[in-house]
Amino acid sequence: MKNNEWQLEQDYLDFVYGKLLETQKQVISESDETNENSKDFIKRLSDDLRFNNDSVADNFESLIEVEQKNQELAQLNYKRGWLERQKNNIAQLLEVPYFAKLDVQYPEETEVEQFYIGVAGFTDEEHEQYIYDWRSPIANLYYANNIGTTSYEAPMGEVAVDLKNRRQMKVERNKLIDFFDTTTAIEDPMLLQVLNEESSAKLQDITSTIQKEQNEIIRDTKSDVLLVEGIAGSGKTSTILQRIAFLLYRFRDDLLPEQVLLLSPNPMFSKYIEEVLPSLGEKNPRQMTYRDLIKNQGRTLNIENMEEQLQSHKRTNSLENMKKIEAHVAALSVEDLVFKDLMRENDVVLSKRWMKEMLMALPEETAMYRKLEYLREQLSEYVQTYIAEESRKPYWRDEVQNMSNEEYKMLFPKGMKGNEDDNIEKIAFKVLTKRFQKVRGRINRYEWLDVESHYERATGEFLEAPLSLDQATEYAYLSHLLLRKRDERRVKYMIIDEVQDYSEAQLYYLSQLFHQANFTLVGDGLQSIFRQGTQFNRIQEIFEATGHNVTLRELKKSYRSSGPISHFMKHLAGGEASGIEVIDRPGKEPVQQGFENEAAYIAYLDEMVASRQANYRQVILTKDSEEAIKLSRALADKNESRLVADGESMSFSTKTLIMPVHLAKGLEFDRVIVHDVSATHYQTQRDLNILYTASSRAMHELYLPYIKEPSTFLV
Ligand SMILES: Nc1ncnc2c1ncn2[C@@H]1O[C@H](COP(=O)(O)OP(=O)(O)OP(=O)(O)O)[C@@H](O)[C@H]1O
Repeated sequence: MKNNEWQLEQDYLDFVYGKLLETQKQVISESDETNENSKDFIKRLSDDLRFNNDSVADNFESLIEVEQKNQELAQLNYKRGWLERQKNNIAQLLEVPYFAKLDVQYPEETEVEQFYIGVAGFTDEEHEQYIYDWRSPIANLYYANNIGTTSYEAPMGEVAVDLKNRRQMKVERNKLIDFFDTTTAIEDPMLLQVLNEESSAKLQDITSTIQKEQNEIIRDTKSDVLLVEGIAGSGKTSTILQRIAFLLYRFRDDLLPEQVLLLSPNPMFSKYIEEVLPSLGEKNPRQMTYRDLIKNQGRTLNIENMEEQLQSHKRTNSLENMKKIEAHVAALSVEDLVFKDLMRENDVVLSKRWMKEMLMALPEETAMYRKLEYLREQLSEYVQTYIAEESRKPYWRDEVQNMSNEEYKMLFPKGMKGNEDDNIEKIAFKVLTKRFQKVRGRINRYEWLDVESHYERATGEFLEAPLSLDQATEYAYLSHLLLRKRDERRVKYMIIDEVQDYSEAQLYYLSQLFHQANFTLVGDGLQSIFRQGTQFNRIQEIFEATGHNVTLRELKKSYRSSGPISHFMKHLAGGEASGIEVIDRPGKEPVQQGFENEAAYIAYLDEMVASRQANYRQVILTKDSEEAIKLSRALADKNESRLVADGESMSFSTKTLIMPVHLAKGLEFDRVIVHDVSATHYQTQRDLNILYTASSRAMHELYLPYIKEPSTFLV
């Protein structure tokens, strides 16, 4: 039976593969032709578009012509973009044409229809569809994994069907490697195959083996806020990346990658995930760390770094300061505003008093941020007028004549038309504009408003550098309420990984700043290693209080770690009560080994470093950077290991990495060694979270060596 089926599948694969090759040829030739046409078009453009200055009527005609040319160019560009996309899709499909097949019986039809699912869709010239995109409505049947009577949501509504068979397929180019039929909804042989592979330096897409619970998160288009609590390795990061690809496909007409903002835990992480979306034919979204976001918001603030944050006991009382800031801004009148004189070197350009008087003239009910915006415009205008008037004054004749050649050249590198006398005003204008450049910068950055003083008045606290991340957040919030400077309405989807590490103030700030955006928040309470973190029920409350509807989801299986490592993680998480489900993949038991003293322990680590197999990714994880630096110095062979003590210095080296756990967040390795899991070193709840986070980076092997007594978390 399988033989016959095998032949049928292989025949179909040959057929589709042939179609792909044929279409590839056509697309390439069409694309070459379009590129040539574009080049010609642009060449001709400059000749065609010489403005005719003879009469108004001619001018008008020229404008119409420009408009026509613009449209033609836009069409050409659109076509080029489309063909480029086609080319990429086909190239991808030629590697793996599809990975699944669905046999679907529609109610009123006699024949069973077959749908092949791949990383992209494929239709030939005659509009015959051979492969369906994994994000298309029908593909949901594959992921939802309900055999028999079921349904899927199509643009015209719910479609009831009978899913006769769901076939997972392993295909490489035009070769059928294997296939598995699922008649019950539980087995997943493809998944087990994939999970036994070795780790790679970059996260891979999971398109062909997305699990049901993950699929529900990926395809959710109903919730304002999707809050996902998932254990380590349960695919949270993979899921949000697949979700981004899904959203870009589903809303392709009005969602651009730059309207999606992904907040990532550390600078390293961006590199780790950078290949997933391109492998799905999508562009990466905007990506930054929370720290970068805050830095972009206000003036250049000196904020504590990640290491300082880890050690920091500076914390503000939940949302108290944020509320005080809101109350302060709400009650603010023009009299209360604190300004600074606008200075140029030691001269006052415009005084605080002038500023206040300008605002007094405005109707009281005008919103404060509008008043301040108005004032900024007035300041700019004042400076502009001053420069214009000043450059007409007679004293410039002498000044210009006394100018050296060098000064003159700096101002007008290409020289000037006409004689110097006629140009005095122009020269003066340029000199003054240059002199006032910094002042104009200060005006635009609102440096004349004393936000620091307002912060102190609002909260009763002083700003001392480096600011804690929370204080910087409060400051940024105050600036936002006063100035509404940055227009964040562009962001339609806000995706946050490791959400448990954000403080209440930070989450509140994000919920306010991106109020119009849809949020996807994923994290793991057990991996909370910053004191400032927030518990999941509070995260929910914070978003609900700001009027968002929150949908909760859980992911309870680790796809990263082998069975024995997952059992150990479950033990750390509190056993059965944690609800963790272990996929019992065979693997090596975690190794717990004690050493009498430090020297013996270091000798052991040296041995581990020396015995690393080629291509086996290995890491030693410490609690913080200081420990990592110390340990790296203590190891004998400096060539075989590599210290990573801050986010910038990290690169994907093949050596054994030594790094603090906060920088390993989100990453995974074949073999993990947790540094000194002894009783004195691992004792508090936070230590437990660190141990859990570190251990859960391991895919295949986990080592837990300790000096003298083991931590009670081990036994
Ligand atoms: N459905 C799946 N099919 C195949 N592999 C999967 C699947 N889901 C997750 N994985 C794999 O499991 C590993 C962990 O995934 P990921 O990093 O997304 O998890 P995470 O929940 O973000 O982990 P952590 O919280 O520990 O950083 C990755 O190697 C990923 O490819």
